[in-house]
Amino acid sequence: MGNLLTEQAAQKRAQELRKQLNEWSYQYYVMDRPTVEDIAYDKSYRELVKLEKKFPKIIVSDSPTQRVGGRVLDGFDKLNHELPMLSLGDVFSKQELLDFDKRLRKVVAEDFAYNCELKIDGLAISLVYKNGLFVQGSTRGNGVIGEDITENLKTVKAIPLKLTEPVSIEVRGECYMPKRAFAKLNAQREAEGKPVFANPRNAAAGSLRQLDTKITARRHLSTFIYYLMEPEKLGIEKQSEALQKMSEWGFRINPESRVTAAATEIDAYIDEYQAKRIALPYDIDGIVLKADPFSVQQIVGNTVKVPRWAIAYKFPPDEQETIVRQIEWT
Ligand SMILES: NC(=O)c1c(N)nc(OC2CCCC2)nc1O[C@@H]1CCC[C@@H]1O
Repeated sequence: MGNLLTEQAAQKRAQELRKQLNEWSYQYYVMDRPTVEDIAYDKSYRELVKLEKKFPKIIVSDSPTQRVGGRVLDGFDKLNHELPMLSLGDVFSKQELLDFDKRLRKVVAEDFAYNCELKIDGLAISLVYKNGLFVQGSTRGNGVIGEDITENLKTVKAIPLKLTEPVSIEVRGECYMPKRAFAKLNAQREAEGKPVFANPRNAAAGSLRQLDTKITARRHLSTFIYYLMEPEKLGIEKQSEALQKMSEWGFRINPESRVTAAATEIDAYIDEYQAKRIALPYDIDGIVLKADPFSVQQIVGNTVKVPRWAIAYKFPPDEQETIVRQIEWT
């Protein structure tokens, strides 16, 4: 096409390429469903890079070319979380879990179900969107003050740069390094005589705190989003509905969540995932129980640090799992 190409034609072609590339990327990184050969992806990607290089004015914030990183930051700005990023109370036995359930039901007259979720062992992050575009990402920090790591989070392919609807929202979730990526990274660092990471959580934290965003982009980080801020403003009434809605907007949501009515179902959920834990492609350190209706969450509210409507049940440390990690994932 050479320089006969007008900027307008380039813009149109770039939009087609971005739509196709973002769809392929969504299937691969959010839905874990590879639909295209790398060669086809790379061919379209290279064409887009050439067009944007020739006509820089056509670049938009949700172009896949904006995910490769490239800046070396000299530090991370601090930022105040408008609403504090809460932590979770922990229990270590099923009996304590039953006590939590009894206590909560004593305060809450109405009957309610729990939303059970796996407790992903990564780094808590916050993502802010304005009119559907990703504008800011940060770490939890101490819950009130976090670090602005927007540039690094843009390189995480599971984080959408543009949502399917032009909503202005904040969501929170866990950024983590899959076990396979962790094993490969440590093998590579060992070969280079560099210190290895103790576990995927530390590897994810180290990768997100990289000042060179190109390094972050190579670390194969992913996310599970589990928290929608102020859902009542959107007429969403339950945690399970919020997860569904965030999935429709394009976020990567953990598929193992389950609404359970009775305590016995919670037992079954715990046993099921304690058994499945080793085979999951990501680290979990327990399960999280949340009152599903937001009306119930409103009744009991939060302490300064943790919600009164949720609890984390931590699995007993499983030394057998560490041995398996060495074998299975190298
Ligand atoms: N790690 C998790 O998978 C997880 C989860 N699935 N759900 C929550 O809900 C909390 C967040 C604020 C109120 C309830 N928290 C999680 O992790 C927390 C975040 C900060 C400390 C824990 O890691």
